[in-house]
Amino acid sequence: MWRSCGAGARAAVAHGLGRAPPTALCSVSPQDLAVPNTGWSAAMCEQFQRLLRRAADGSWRRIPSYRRGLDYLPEVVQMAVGVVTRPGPRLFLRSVDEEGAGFEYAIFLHASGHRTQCLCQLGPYLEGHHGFAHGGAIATLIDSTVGTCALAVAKASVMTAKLSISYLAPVPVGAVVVADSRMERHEGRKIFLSCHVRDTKRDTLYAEATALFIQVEDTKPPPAASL
Ligand SMILES: CCCCC/C=C\C/C=C\C/C=C\C/C=C\CCCC(=O)SCCNC(=O)CCNC(=O)[C@H](O)C(C)(C)COP(=O)(O)OP(=O)(O)OC[C@H]1O[C@@H](n2cnc3c(N)ncnc32)[C@H](O)[C@@H]1OP(=O)(O)O
Repeated sequence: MWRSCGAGARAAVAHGLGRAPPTALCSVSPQDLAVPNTGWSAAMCEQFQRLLRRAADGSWRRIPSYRRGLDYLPEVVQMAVGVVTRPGPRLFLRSVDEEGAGFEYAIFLHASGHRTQCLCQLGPYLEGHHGFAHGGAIATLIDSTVGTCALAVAKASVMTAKLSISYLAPVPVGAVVVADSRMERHEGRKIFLSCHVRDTKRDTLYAEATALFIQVEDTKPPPAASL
């Protein structure tokens, strides 16, 4: 079903945008997963290349993406919590190992630090109704896109306090969508954001959302969370 991307995309990432995280974060460099793999469709690869080209002038930046939370956004997270010695939490969106089966995505951060765009391909394990993505998967995509934006705004840990989504059109499984999020207001610890999920041609608005994130102290795992 999926066509793999050419070597060009990998090379573009390897030479510049796919920055390795600071070595202080872990003993073995985690693998950056926000790059093309064999599960990416031709449409996903094409849009990724387009966003990389747009990022070339510095107005946007691709955010490296790993399987564990604290390996993420190394600059931003390290600013917030200092050098990290323990492994971060597993990230829900990266929990499916099979390439192309779950969420395939790359998030781009605008130079303002107040806007994120997530290019995402929703794989067959995310099916709800026959042939369409589960609403919870769309919510996860939105939460992560606005959450990353809130994290960049706060430069500290944040938690979703409120997420309101209007589902306007079903998203076909395998579709490539763009979730576009921006900060609307920042009041003390409260960060208000909006998000729109569209197809890559911007013909269809699949969902729109508003969210409230609250800046918190670095979250500690509860005692039972040792699995
Ligand atoms: C997002 C990044 C997470 C960080 C991870 C780090 C590294 C990983 C990096 C990157 C990963 C990439 C992307 C992120 C991916 C996914 C994001 C997932 C995020 C989540 O999946 S997260 C889980 C779901 N989330 C919860 O599990 C929250 C449960 N909840 C609580 O833990 C508390 O409830 C909390 C902390 C929210 C607030 O508690 P609190 O004690 O700190 O603050 P307090 O209650 O005093 O409220 C202060 C002011 O906010 C107002 N306020 C509060 N809640 C409100 C509401 N619901 N509606 C309207 N206003 C509200 C109050 O009215 C007051 O307003 P005012 O100051 O004006 O009076």
